[in-house]
Amino acid sequence: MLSDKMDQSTEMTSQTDIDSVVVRSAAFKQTEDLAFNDRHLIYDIATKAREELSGHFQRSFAYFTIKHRSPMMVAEMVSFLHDNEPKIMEIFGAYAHFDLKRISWSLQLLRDEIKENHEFKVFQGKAPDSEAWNQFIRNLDEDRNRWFSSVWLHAECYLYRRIWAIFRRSDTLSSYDYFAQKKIDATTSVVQLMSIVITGMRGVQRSQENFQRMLKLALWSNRCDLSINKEAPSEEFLMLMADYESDLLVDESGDIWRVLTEAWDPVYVDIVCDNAGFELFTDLLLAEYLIEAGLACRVRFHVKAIPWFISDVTKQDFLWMLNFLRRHEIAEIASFGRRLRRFMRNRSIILCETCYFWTSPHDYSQMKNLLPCLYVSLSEAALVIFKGDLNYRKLLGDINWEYTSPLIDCLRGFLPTSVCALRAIKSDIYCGLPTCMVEWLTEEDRHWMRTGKKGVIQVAIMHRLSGDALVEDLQCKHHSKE
Ligand SMILES: O=P(O)(O)OC[C@H]1O[C@](O)(CO)[C@@H](O)[C@@H]1O
Repeated sequence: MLSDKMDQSTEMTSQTDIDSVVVRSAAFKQTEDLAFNDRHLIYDIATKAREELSGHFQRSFAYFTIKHRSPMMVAEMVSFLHDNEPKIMEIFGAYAHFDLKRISWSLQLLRDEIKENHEFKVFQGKAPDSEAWNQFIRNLDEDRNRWFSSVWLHAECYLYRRIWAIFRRSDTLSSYDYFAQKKIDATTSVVQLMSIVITGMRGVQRSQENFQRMLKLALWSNRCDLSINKEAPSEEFLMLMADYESDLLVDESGDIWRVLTEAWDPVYVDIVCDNAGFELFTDLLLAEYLIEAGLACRVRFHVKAIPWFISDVTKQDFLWMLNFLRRHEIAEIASFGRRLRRFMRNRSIILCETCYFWTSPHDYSQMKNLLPCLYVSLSEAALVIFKGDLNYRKLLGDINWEYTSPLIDCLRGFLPTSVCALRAIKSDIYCGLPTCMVEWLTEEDRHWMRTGKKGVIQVAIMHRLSGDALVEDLQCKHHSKE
């Protein structure tokens, strides 16, 4: 009995000891964090109005990402490489073992650089985009060239470019897409859903209602990326779309229908892709619909030049998806794949040449100056559809606009043609929302903007006459430079 009591009291004492150690170490961590924030000018405030998002504002998703999400993503990569080493060596040979060791070590150093808020370094080596990146880094102001003090967009793009540089330097793994397996798994896990969606959407006639439905499918598929929402979409996706209506904060799909039906022939639509997997599948479905319904005679896809934000589509992913669909054992999927191949062959669908602008740190308002040929090429389309959260941030220049500001103002001159955004909201940056909406949503859920649950379909319309003049003007400028 006595010994029982003694055991209990020892247990209680040791539990109290543990609690007090936990409290002390939490307090120590907090003091350390405060000192770090002090040293690196990180302020305990929300992002200021009309300023660029940055880790420098502690009460922002940018800070949370740089402090937690990005280092965690790098750490997850290291364990992925470790777990998959035998498989990687099988494909790339035994020497890959040494490359993997060096790569993991470099990734850990990169993680430390983020955590310690180091300065951005220029890139060594001669990749096609190195010079442009280095020029960009050298031109950054001193208070804008570190992880927490830079514009968030710059820091996040720089992170993925650094990861690519680490692999590129290796002998055996320079062309290895370290995110490919995740993208493939994400695709194969939704095969049943793909087949349901193809059957559900097959042969839908040209009508405004069907077009808007297709657009919404392409929007909600943006909920599925591998950085925020790792879960596969439900097989009831098509049915659930009716419930998603209340999550659609702005729906300008009717205006987009008018842009296309009033456009002059030949009508091109460009899609600036976001994620591979289910999202790419729905983008291809939208392309098929646009062509078959006679709303466009050509759909051009823009993809990333390097592995990007985990699940973004590269050329390799795009081609992989086409083969995967065409060779699939489920008849509906295979015949969709064959239709896509026909469209690729007769150039109704085009995969645009790899362009490093999409993986540069620049926002889209800079395209006209930095890459006028891309701007001019987009202007040939009646509509450019930008998919996803990151594209949205690049459209808005990662600026914390007043959330009621019209999209067209936030584009700051980027209007090669009518610009449409299909975005599931995954970060704290918005425009074109009704008054009071952000306050209401925040009252309900403080972090609603990080979940990808809410979405917008927005468009900034370019009225063609002035647009043609602009394109001519740009073409003249471009030629006179040559
Ligand atoms: O795939 P999307 O829609 O661009 O969204 C993913 C991205 O959204 C963000 O969480 C916020 O913009 C990025 O950090 C993230 O990688």
